[in-house]
Order: sequence, then C-alpha cells, then structure tokens
Amino acid sequence: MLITEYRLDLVILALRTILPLEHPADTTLRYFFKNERIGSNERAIVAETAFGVLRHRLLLEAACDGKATPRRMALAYLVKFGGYNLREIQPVLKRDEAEWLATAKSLQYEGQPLSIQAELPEWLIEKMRASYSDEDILTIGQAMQLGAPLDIRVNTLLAKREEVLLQLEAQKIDATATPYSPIGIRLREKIPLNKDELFTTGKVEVQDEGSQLLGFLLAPKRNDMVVDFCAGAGGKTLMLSALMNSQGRLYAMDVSEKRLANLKPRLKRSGASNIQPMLIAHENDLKVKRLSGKIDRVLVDAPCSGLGTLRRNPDLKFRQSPQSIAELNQKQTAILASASRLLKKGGRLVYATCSILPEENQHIVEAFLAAHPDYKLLPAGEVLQQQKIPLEMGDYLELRPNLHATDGFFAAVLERI
Ligand SMILES: C[S@@+](CC[C@H](N)C(=O)[O-])C[C@H]1O[C@@H](n2cnc3c(N)ncnc32)[C@H](O)[C@@H]1O
Repeated sequence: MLITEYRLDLVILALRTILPLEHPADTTLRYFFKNERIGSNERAIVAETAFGVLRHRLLLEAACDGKATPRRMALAYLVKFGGYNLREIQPVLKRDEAEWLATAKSLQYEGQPLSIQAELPEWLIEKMRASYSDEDILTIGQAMQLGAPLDIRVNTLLAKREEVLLQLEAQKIDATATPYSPIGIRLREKIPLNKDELFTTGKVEVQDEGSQLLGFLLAPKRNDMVVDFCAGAGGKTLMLSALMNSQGRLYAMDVSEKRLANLKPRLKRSGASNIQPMLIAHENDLKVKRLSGKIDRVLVDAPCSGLGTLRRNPDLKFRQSPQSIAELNQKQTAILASASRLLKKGGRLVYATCSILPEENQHIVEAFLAAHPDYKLLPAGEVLQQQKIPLEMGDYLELRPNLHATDGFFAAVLERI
C-alpha cells in the first residue's frame, strides 16, 4: 500500500495515542479508529505499523539515536520491517530525514545487547534468567516478535471439525486442523470472522490452540459439577460446556461484571444450556463458600501478566513491571487456595496462566502443594496421553510459540486426595 502523507500522519497520530501505554494497545486503537472514522485500508496499515513498532520497539529506539519520536519510530519501522524501501518512503520525508533513515535501516539485531535482540525489557530478562538460559530467552523473545495465527475452536455442540474444514475450503479460506487439539483449526490468514456464518451461527469461536488444551487437561465429564473460577468472557467456559455435551452444571464465576456480560452473546450463539454465570465480589465470596467440597472439576485461569501472549499483545512487556508481577503473585496464591476448597475428594483442579514466568506458574503451584498436603500433582504429560493428545510434556503443560506455534501457556493438574 502506497505511503502517503495522510497515511503517515494517521500512523503517527495513532502511535502518539498508544505509546503512553496507559491502556491496552488494542483498546486504544479501537477507540482511535472509531473516533477518527478511519476507513478499512488505512486501518490495516495503521494497526500493522503500530503493533509492529511495539514488537520491535527496542531496536527502533536504538535506530532513532536518542530522538524516538512517533514519526521517527514509524518511518524506521516501515523501512526496516514494513517491507518499504527508501525510494518508496522518500516522497513523505522531510529534508533532514533521508540520511538518518538510511542509517536506521542498516542497523541490525546482531551485536546488540540481549534485551534489544530479544525485544524484552531488562527487568524481564533478569527475571527470566532465574530459569532460562540466555539462548532460550533469545529464542522465546524472537518467537514473540512474530504475529500469531488465527486459531478457532469448533463448537462440538453444533458442528464437527471435518464439516467446518470443508465449509472453509468451499469459502476458499486456507485452514488446517491444529496438531494437538482435536477440535481446533488454524487459519493461515486473519479474516474478519465475526461476519462469517460459521461464527454467527455459533459453530466456531476464536481460541488459541494452547487455550483449548487446558479444557482437555481438566477433562470434565458429562454430568459433573464444574466451576470456571476466573471465567471472564467465557472463552474456556464455552469449551468446557461443549466437552460436557451441555450436561451437568457449569458455574462461570468472575469478579468482573463487564466481562461476564460479554459472555452472554457468546452463550446465546453456542447453544450451551448448562452454564450459570455467577458474579462474585472476591475469591472468598459466600457464593464460593456455599459450594465448598461439592465440585468435581475446577478451572483456575488465573489473572496473570499475559507475557505468553506477546505475539498478540506486544504492549504488555512495557505495561507490566516487577511490582505488577508481585501483586499478581499475591492474587494468584489467594485465588488458587480459595478455588481449591470447592473440590470434592478425588476432584481435579487445573491452575493455568498465559505467562512464561515461573514465579506466576511453578512457584505458585509448588507453594500451594507444600501448604496443602491433601492435594497431589498429576503429571500433565500423563493426562494429555489419557486424552490421546500427541504432545510430550512432563509434570506441567508448558507451551511456547517457538516450539508449539501457540501462545505461551502454563498449566498444572492437581487432584484432591
Ligand atoms: C486470564 S483472565 C480469564 C480469561 C477467561 N478464562 C477466558 O478464557 O476468556 C482472568 C480473569 O480473572 C478474573 N479475576 C480477577 N480476580 C479474581 C478473583 N479474585 N476471583 C475470580 N476471578 C478473578 C478477571 O476478572 C479475569 O476475567
């Protein structure tokens, strides 16, 4: 797409709005598009450039040589990663920019400090060093710089995967079955799915393959009593309901009224009838206490840093901090302890995050097990094998974009003895 002054100005304006990072970048961009009434052509280039700048921000800042203005960041991104050559950009440049931009274009990742090469802030590198080698940090960081594919989940209450694949093929949409989740499909290109008949009729939902695997770890049975403790807008609740064939009872709990409200239209589309949304004030709410010892399966999709989703949310690495991680750790510990009280003897709990930091993952689970001798860890690898999912894992489910083409996920399967 041709870079005109109008398009460049829009990109700069968008970056000026997003880069203070007071709110999530995707939310800010959505409001920006709405307020500025931007057409679909311009939306594509603005979104691609803004997210590209966030993904490659540290190298671009180095290329801007102390003057990292939104304009310079945008120009450097376009020539370095956006597929434009200097000649194509020339018409929109100011007099003194051409020379700087040529130097910026030639700056390489090789030879830069690890933080720049991995595009991860120093504090995060330091935290990761406690459990990862520098080589692993670089590999993870590089994988997080790429865009994510669009994964969908077939709603088995309404359709079969083969049938959906055929329908996508008929629509000339390039799609393949996901390698691990038996109900997932990966689309090669992002399409506006919310207008597609498959979506509007509830046959598919957008859900990363990694997130789908959490449902198979929990493996609820048809007539179980199940709690999705941090249900949010119900991405995983809907899947659990389908795994239960919409039988038994499934409580979708959350402290956010707004998120639970977003579950409603999805619930309607899905055909699920066993879900009961339940707003709770906090993890020790009386509604939670009343169900104590009565539940067969509990999913704790804990609030976390989201650092496993940097492919989609590159702004998170700049919005999180050591302090926010410490606050999350307290919440995670409290939520896990409280949610565990729901379980019957012999019941199963899955603790999951979309973080790659052990302190939000293994450390929380290990501390829980040390304080709760009536729980044991079921090796995630064995549970996956029982579920006939062809994925080698040890004690925990640990997914990485560079290894599994999913977001970074962690899960532990716990059983009440
Ligand atoms: C990772 S998100 C859940 C995403 C959701 N499971 C899905 O698949 O779309 C974490 C959720 O935990 C909720 N949460 C935060 N504190 C909580 C608490 N004390 N008790 C229950 N839920 C809580 C947040 O409102 C948020 O919706």
